[in-house]
Amino acid sequence: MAAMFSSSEISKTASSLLSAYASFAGSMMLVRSMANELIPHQLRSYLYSAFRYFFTPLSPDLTLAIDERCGMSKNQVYEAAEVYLSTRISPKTERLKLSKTRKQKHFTIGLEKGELIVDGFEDVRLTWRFVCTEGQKPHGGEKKHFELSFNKKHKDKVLDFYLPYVLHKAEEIKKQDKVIKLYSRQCPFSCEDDNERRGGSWGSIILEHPATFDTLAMDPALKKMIIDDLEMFLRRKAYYNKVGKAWKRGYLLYGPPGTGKSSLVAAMANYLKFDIYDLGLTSVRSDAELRRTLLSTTNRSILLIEDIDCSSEVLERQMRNKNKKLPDRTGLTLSGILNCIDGLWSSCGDERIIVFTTNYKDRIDPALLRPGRMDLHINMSYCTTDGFRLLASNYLGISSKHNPSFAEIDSLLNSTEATPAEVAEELMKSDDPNIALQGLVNFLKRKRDEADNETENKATGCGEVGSSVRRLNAIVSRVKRLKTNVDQRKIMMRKRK
Ligand SMILES: Nc1ncnc2c1ncn2[C@@H]1O[C@H](COP(=O)(O)OP(=O)(O)OP(=O)(O)O)[C@@H](O)[C@H]1O
Ligand SMILES: [Mg+2]
Repeated sequence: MAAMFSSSEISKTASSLLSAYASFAGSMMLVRSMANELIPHQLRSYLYSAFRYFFTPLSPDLTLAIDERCGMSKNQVYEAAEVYLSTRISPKTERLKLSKTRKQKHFTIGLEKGELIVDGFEDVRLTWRFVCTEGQKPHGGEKKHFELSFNKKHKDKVLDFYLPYVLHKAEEIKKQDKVIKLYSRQCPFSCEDDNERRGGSWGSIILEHPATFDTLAMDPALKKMIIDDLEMFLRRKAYYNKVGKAWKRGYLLYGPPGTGKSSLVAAMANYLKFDIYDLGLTSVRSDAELRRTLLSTTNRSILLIEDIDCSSEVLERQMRNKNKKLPDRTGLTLSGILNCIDGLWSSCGDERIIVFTTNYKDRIDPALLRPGRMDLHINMSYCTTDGFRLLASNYLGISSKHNPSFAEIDSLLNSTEATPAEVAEELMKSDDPNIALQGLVNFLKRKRDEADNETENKATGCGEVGSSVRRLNAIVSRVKRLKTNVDQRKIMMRKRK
């Protein structure tokens, strides 16, 4: 047949075919671009997926997409998968993420984007894939999810047995190698961007705070009471359920700077193995943001709001400035925030502790002090003689036995207000216990003299009555301190009996 055509005819036919194809392709492009203009984006993607559905052969597999978040909260299955899969690395996996901090016992292994892990459960073969995609505007950021694929006939087994098994295993693994995390919304080491933080998520670092109840210098009876309270709280899941109360506990820690409020929170976290969410209220710009932020905290955690007296002022000022132009100001107020926390707290999450700290209990919004709001008010006081003994043993490894300085320091501590932070600082100044103790004696004497001078200076400016009142006040405050010590001793002695 080919011999019946001359070569010029063949080339003519070929070129006319080519030009016909070119005009077809051109018109297809035109149709496509018209379709792009005329058909809305959502309808177009629906049509594309419908085409894909009809022209792709039916697969025997089912794939479950497990997103990082469920709405505003974290997806428990996603979190469990992350932990569980780190122990299921198969020989086929090509890229992994590896990290370890000083406090961790083992390496943390995570999947890289697109990597696969094959797992087995009884007779079911399961494939996990880690997927990262660009998030949608305006918040952007990465959207992460796992895809879990298996044969459709095993759907019930996977949902009823395999996934609960993954959740359970993840809990076990987390308990074994629990590293306590400190979450913050202004965390300088966080990899999350500002947009994500605004959306309510937290950056975290590993909490390396060494404070424990053993290293805390505070009234021993008070310390024991706090530990007992925490333990009772942990034991009482069924009780909280029975009485219809949310399984939560609130503490207000108050006392001067350097008396160990933040150290106590770290000690609580280390004791309970709970993460800390450090919520700077000044970084929250609206009720909605606060709600998102609180909803993205996890169970078995401490929500910490430091310097609550200052937060309230700053918040109000911030909102006043922001809403200057509005005649009717509806800003964030502390009581509004507390109501929001109360509301959310009674409706979601378990095993949560909330801690407020303040240097000035008397400046706090009365809403916070309302009965029933905080379960315990804990006074972190100046260094007592018991506190000093604990610090001396921790910092210098010495006890009061055969050490004449102890009696002098005891008497100075009973008449001077020194914080545990100040005492600790003095004790750290030398490795030689005698030099360090002498340094502390000198420091306490200086403090006592300064306080006496100040009282006298104030008194000289007033009349005779004023001066006597001030002297009397100084004596009363010293007697009060002595009484606190005697009370503590009585409690201890009663306990010993
Ligand atoms: N009760 C304490 N026992 C042992 N060490 C303490 C105690 N209080 C303070 N310190 C030491 O002083 C440092 C500062 O204490 P911390 O930050 O806990 O005080 P704070 O009460 O939270 O102060 P602020 O009100 O300024 O936040 C601690 O890191 C610790 O070394
Ligand atoms: Mg503090």
